Amino acid sequence: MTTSKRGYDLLNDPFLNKGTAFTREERKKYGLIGILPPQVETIELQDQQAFENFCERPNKAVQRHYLMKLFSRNRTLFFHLFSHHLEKLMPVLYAPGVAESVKQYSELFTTPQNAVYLSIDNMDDIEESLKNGASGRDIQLIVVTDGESILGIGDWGTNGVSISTGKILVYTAAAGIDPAKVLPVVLDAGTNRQSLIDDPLYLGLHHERISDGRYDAFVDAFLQTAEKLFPHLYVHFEDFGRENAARLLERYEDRYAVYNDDIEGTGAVTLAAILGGLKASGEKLTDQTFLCFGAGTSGMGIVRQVFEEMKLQGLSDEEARSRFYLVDQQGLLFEDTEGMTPQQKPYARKRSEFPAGASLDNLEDVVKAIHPTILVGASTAAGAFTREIVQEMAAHTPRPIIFPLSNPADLAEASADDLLHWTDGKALVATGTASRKVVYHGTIFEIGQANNSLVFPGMGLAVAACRARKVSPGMLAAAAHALADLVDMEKPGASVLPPVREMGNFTKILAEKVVRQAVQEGLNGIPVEDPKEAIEAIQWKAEYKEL
Ligand SMILES: NC(=O)c1ccc[n+]([C@@H]2O[C@H](COP(=O)([O-])OP(=O)(O)OC[C@H]3O[C@@H](n4cnc5c(N)ncnc54)[C@H](O)[C@@H]3O)[C@@H](O)[C@H]2O)c1
Ligand SMILES: O=C(O)C[C@H](O)C(=O)O
Ligand SMILES: [Mn+2]
Repeated sequence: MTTSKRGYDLLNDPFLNKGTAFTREERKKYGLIGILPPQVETIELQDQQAFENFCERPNKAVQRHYLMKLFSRNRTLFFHLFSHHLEKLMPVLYAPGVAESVKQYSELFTTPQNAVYLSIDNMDDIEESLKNGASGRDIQLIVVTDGESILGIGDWGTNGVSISTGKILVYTAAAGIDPAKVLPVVLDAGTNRQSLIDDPLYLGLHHERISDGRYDAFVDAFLQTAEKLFPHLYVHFEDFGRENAARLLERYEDRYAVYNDDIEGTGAVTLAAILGGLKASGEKLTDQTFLCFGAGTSGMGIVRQVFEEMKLQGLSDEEARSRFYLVDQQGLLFEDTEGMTPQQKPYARKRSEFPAGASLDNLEDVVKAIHPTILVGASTAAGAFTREIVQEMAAHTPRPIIFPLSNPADLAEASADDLLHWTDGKALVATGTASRKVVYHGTIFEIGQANNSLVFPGMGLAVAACRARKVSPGMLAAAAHALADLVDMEKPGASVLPPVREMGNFTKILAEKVVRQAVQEGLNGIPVEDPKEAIEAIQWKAEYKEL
């Protein structure tokens, strides 16, 4: 590899910069003599120095700032560091640290970190903006948000771009997606957070969210332009609002290679965690009674995935549907409940199933009435899984599966610690945000992180390796089974999911199974002889290339 860049131009190019690792020969050849300290370092030594610096920073916000400065300066070293310290850096660069970054984005803004900002007020700029962002690179992955429903913290407009940049970093660190082939994007259609509109420092559009036909035209113009410019594109949608997420996925899923992480990634990782839990209890999926608390974008993504799996395991449509109960703001959803989403309606219950007059407008009454064996929370209602509710559930099932998935941690429906203490260590628990181990009566409980980050990097790797034309239900099921197959529930206190620290390994295993499934369904855009080789062939490594 050679470059025409020299001196500071080379040091300022994060894709080419090696800092103190430029060799003596390279320094001579590229005008770097005298503008770097004399010692030539290895990337391992640079990594050690950077990691020590990172550890010395006092809190997540400052740590993130330090890491993102490194990202802007030297991408190879940044990803070397991130991929070697995934478990420590994920909470800083990804959730929950990303939530703070979103809230303070405009106040702390220093550099755009290679993101592309599209505005509903200037739709004519879309093509030019994407070209400028790509600056000649062959973009194969876009993570896009419109900032309306960031984790559980709501509408943050353009500030939401940090979720796009955060997720895209994980693709490279956990799956080896080439950082030169990715582009984080934010679609600014306004914001309904008045405090942002009123804040002179807010960097997005200072008006309310536009939700008429212009919104759809905006998303459409973005996707069509991106698809035209980048022929091998895979588009990951993140944190769109409840009115749009599923609707947009349905609109585009047969036309383009698109993926909605909140719906599909969360569905797959939660199914995996349930399958892991059932390994411990020895029960069958088809015997379970599933209560979804917070039946929005991700809640319904989970329901869809588990429903499909029950059918694969032999239940009819009707039998499978009868296993699900949805509780949202209105309480248990009945056929005559007002304000249901199109995704909720098929799972609404009949009033005649319950004694006359039963209101069932709160979670506790519903748990008493239906005796769920699986309780999943994606509601943003902090603390909603109370001791009474959890103990009522545990009174009717030996190993209750309870997943409080709302992020960040302060919005979780319960803590892992409380769930295990309230159920005498019986609950099979996974949480959306990373949890500490729980020690109860001498057993150490490892808590799985049911976060879509266990799925999206491997799914992206699989799509890239076989140029998949779409993400099919079969590919999502393959991803879920790949994760579930990796857990060993023999040991008391074992986690229902593989640990984040092993992501680099299991992502490849997951990708391999997904590629096999894609090939079986004829969805591969290029011939694949050996899935493992196809995956290894496209993985980028955080190593310096000789210049
Ligand atoms: N662990 C993961 O991988 C993961 C993935 C996606 C979303 N999430 C989390 O799930 C939560 C929801 O995200 P979403 O994208 O589905 O949002 P959403 O707005 O689409 O859905 C939330 C649903 O909860 C309902 N709700 C709100 N308050 C409630 C209450 N008090 N009682 C009952 N229902 C209530 C809403 O009406 C809505 O239907 C967020 O905290 C998010 O961080 C976690
Ligand atoms: O971002 C995460 O941590 C998971 C998920 O996509 C969410 O919206 O909470
Ligand atoms: Mn999300």
